[in-house]
Amino acid sequence: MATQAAEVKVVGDIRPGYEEILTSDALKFIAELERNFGRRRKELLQNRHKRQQEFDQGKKPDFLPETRHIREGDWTIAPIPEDLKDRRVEITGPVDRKMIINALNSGAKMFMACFEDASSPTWDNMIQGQLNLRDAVNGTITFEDKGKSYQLNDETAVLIVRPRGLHLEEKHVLVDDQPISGSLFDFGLFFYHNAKSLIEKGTGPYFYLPKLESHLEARLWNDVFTFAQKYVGITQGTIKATVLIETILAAFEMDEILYELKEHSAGLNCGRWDYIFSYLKKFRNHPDVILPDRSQVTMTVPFMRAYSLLTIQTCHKRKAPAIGGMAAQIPVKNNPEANEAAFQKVRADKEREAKDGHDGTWVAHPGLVPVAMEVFNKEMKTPNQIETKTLEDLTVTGDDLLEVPEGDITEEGVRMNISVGIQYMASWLHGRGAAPINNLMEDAATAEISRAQLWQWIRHPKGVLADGRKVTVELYEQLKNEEMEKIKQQVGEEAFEKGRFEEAVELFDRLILDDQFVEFLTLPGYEIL
Ligand SMILES: CC(=O)SCCNC(=O)CCNC(=O)[C@H](O)C(C)(C)COP(=O)(O)OP(=O)(O)OC[C@H]1O[C@@H](n2cnc3c(N)ncnc32)[C@H](O)[C@@H]1OP(=O)(O)O
Ligand SMILES: O=CC(=O)O
Ligand SMILES: [Mg+2]
Repeated sequence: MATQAAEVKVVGDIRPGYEEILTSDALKFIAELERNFGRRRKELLQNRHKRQQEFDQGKKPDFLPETRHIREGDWTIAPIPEDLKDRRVEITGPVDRKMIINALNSGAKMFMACFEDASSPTWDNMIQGQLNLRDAVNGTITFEDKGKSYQLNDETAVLIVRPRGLHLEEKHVLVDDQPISGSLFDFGLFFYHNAKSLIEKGTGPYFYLPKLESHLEARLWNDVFTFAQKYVGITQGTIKATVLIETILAAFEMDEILYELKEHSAGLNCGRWDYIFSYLKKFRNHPDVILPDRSQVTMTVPFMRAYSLLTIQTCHKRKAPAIGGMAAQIPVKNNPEANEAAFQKVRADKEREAKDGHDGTWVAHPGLVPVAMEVFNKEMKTPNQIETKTLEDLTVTGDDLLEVPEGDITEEGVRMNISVGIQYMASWLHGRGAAPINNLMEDAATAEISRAQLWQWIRHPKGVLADGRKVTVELYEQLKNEEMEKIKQQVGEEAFEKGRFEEAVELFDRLILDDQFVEFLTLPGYEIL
């Protein structure tokens, strides 16, 4: 059904309740956002493209000479609100109704509700997500499932919302006949419906900003915030945003990103999975850059360690929180030994983060909140470590950020990337953007690594297995057929047929076999979602 509002056309189905989100006033606001900022978003995407062309010709990123004065200047971000001072454990998850309640009740300090990596952006997921969040903010959210009733506890986590990245569009809403930006759509609707209620409740409109590649993109977001606050009549600086440093290019512009957002900043976060993906993507045509098996690219390899320490140092110099990232392990059901091993991995990851100086961390599952909480309570006796872990003696150079890690590519690693990547794509096409696969949390960012590695290993002269075999299209095809057969056996013929696996394979093949590297798997995915 097509709905015509004053300045914007909704071409997605309007199910009962959707009209409460897609009100004419809210649509007018998001149309204003698109009209004011849509063109700049597209220009910034063009900039990404131009920079990629330079990297394809062998260039490497460096700290920007034109912003040296910002890096060397003496400034800090605006004071952070009381309820963002202690962020020791943040749970993340999709905007699913039950999970929102579970996450808010989980005992974590913060809940990042995700329209990005953890969500498959079907129209229904996006609008239901907005309805769910509105009900969560109002404290009225409830849910019934299998005889179990869900409602909010008296004490809940502070809500932070992650809108979609700048590259994504929402094709079900057209402004001047063009799809609206997914970022502006998610941000705009959440902000419009909830900013004032959040402020009345003593918190605020808080956001995570994903996949930024430059401080100019942070400037765009800052201008969006300034515009939005003026539009609804709330004090400038009420919005607070934490930027994910999850692209290799953003790592070279951390000071500048904080500076651009300084009235609205709530610090930075190490989005490790997209960061690895970005490293692969940006240098995909560099013959000296290659990554070993995904499982070997941990937070302790030099380039990842350099990046997380630099994030802490940069943030603390600017009095900003530096939040850690996501260990992929989740609880293992019916296997206490494997479960303990998973918990131990998460514990070690959180210990390293807390000891290094992060002010908080992410967990993917309520079962891991106590693990991370225990570690941070032990290692961090103050609400954050901004004043205590300044890492003044640390020096991280551009070369440190770019250092190619050592390690092996194995047949097991190739198989894992194929199997997990295709299973994830099938899940995503089914509308589930985060999935437990082989006892690990998989989402859009982890799947991006899997497909980017396969693309790279096939084309890179050093894409050679530890046993000497070159990774080729033929090897990919052979292992893919074997892995698909295994999945068919596991899930059964019928579930396989219904599971959109064939479309997932088709999509995955396109990502691997096309010489033109696809920028984000969600772009061709969205065409068939
Ligand atoms: C790279 C990045 O961007 S990381 C951030 C983005 N990714 C994410 O946020 C992923 C977050 N995690 C998840 O989505 C989930 O944990 C999954 C999909 C990996 C596994 O979910 P499930 O299969 O439901 O796990 P499981 O069966 O163990 O869940 C047990 C209970 O915990 C709940 N649960 C699990 N994970 C979460 C979560 N992250 N938030 C809230 N509740 C959760 C389930 O809803 C379930 O509740 P119930 O007992 O009331 O039915
Ligand atoms: O968004 C987080 C990441 O690791 O990617
Ligand atoms: Mg990410």
